[in-house]
Amino acid sequence: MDIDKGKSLNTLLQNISGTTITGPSDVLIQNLILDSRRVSAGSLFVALRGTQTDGHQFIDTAVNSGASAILCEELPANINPEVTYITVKDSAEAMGLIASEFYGNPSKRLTLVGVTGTNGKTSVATFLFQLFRGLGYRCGLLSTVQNQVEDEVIPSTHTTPDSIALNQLLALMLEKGCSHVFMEVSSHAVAQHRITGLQFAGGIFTNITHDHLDFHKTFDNYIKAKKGFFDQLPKSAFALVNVDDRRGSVMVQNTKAKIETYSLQTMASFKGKIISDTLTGMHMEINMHEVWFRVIGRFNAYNLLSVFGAAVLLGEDPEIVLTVLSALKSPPGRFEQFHSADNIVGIVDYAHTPDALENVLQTITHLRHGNEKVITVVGCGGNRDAEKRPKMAEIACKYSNRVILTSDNPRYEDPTDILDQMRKGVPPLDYKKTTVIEDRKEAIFRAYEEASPEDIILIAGKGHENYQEIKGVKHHFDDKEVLGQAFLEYPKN
Ligand SMILES: CC(=O)N[C@H]1[C@@H](OP(=O)(O)OP(=O)(O)OC[C@H]2O[C@@H](n3ccc(=O)[nH]c3=O)[C@H](O)[C@@H]2O)O[C@H](CO)[C@@H](O)[C@@H]1O[C@H](C)C(=O)N[C@@H](C)C(=O)N[C@H](CCC(=O)O)C(=O)O
Ligand SMILES: Nc1ncnc2c1ncn2[C@@H]1O[C@H](COP(=O)(O)OP(=O)(O)OP(=O)(O)O)[C@@H](O)[C@H]1O
Ligand SMILES: N[C@H](CCC[C@H](N)C(=O)O)C(=O)O
Ligand SMILES: [Mg+2]
Repeated sequence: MDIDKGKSLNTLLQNISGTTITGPSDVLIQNLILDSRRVSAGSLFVALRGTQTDGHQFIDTAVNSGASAILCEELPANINPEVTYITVKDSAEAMGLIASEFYGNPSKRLTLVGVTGTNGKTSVATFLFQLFRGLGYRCGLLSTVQNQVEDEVIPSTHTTPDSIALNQLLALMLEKGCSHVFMEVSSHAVAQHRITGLQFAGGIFTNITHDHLDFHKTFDNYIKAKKGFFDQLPKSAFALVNVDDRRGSVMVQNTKAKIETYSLQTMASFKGKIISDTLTGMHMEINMHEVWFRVIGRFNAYNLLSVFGAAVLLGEDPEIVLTVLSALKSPPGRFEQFHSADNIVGIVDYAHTPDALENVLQTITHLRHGNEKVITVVGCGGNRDAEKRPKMAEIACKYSNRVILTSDNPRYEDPTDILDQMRKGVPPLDYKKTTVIEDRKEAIFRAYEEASPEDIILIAGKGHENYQEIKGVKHHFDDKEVLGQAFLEYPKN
């Protein structure tokens, strides 16, 4: 791959049908750019129709900044004869194909596995990454928490990067000798063609429940977006689905890939059973093998089962896979446990959907063995699906002795509006046990003040995040750090 000298436009367009070219076609492209503010001499600027604005409005700005070519759906009013305009039906789709080509089609030379589903993507992708490194492979990871090339951490801005950043990262992973890459595939990424042009060795479906209706509008569209990932898998790939989720079979209805299943409830290619689950570990039976895991919770039993299945489908030895898996720890902010000196348990978890919150609280309920109280601190993000707000408050009340509703990332919304919407979900009988404390730090401190030895505090929604996003500014905030401060500043003897 020799991107430094650029790539010819004709090469980049070779797999794209239905293009109309206006202007010279023997152009050398130096870089692919989505944002007119980042265009430089030799750029191919891609005009995308976004949710806030239309990239077509910035074509002239891109040309003035030196763009050699423009990929668009509609020609602008002013045509510069020195610039090449490529018109296509869908810029995002074409961009996916062009980005793969520009970076030398890295996905074709890697074993690339994608994970989709409402919850569990980061967990499954991270477990796969840790497992395959444990098996001796050089690996890459693309996830919400961080991107990683072996030990090198590259901060991530999205769950799934845009197709240009994505192919650039894959090319880097290949250059650094990686053979396997595990990535999350968000529904936004499928709908916006961020993964178009990638060649996957396998796809995993975890589950689908309520989320992101702000973007997809209907649950049907959300299902279709996730299904789109499996529709585009090649025949050589596997499609591994959780058949305990009732949408599991829909996902693979039209896939060309080899369908494989996993389940805790019914017959499946990979069948698991939980024998015991405690705060210190989980004992399972998987395809007739007994195994102890350090990670706990029924939702993680699903995650581990899918990871086991994917590894076996990639040709790994089942017993060796289970040995490595049994030593793995949860990814950051996923059911992470902390113990205070006075024996209070704090759990920091990224549950930010009704389903995730319910799973985590059910796991906690199941792990309780006496009269300990469960105190839940939870909020909902701004500028995201509002329908989940009352539902999450209701679920928190259902499984907790005490609920403190607080702020998450308000973004551009007023946190008190978000909290009012959450409060609507609190059943009247639970008013007494529910308090609203907008300041998240104060809320966490209050939870600790009220806790007695053995009690469990769940802090949900932000997991690994080390910021709180307020009006476009990310202020440092870390649930784990604040919990640690509370543990130290108010020791109970
Ligand atoms: C809703 C959504 O997916 N938004 C993404 C989208 O932005 P957008 O549609 O709002 O873009 P826009 O602001 O309308 O601009 C349209 C186009 O004009 C261009 N532009 C704009 C201004 C200008 O001066 N010049 C210019 O060229 C922009 O670069 C863009 O290409 O395209 C941008 C560029 O790729 C993304 O950064 C942006 O992600 C935003 C930041 C975001 O928050 N996305 C979230 C919702 C997201 O994608 N989440 C999923 C995870 C969900 C999950 O948990 O499952 C993810 O994969 O991360
Ligand atoms: N398989 C699962 N089923 C249901 N809930 C899960 C599962 N795995 C994890 N969870 C819960 O969902 C939360 C988020 O998990 P994870 O980060 O793995 O999901 P994700 O799909 O990557 O989320 P995002 O959409 O934000 O990227 C966890 O903190 C846990 O509460
Ligand atoms: N990937 C999810 C993360 C939500 C995390 C939560 N803390 C919030 O800010 O809503 C999203 O962007 O919708
Ligand atoms: Mg994730």
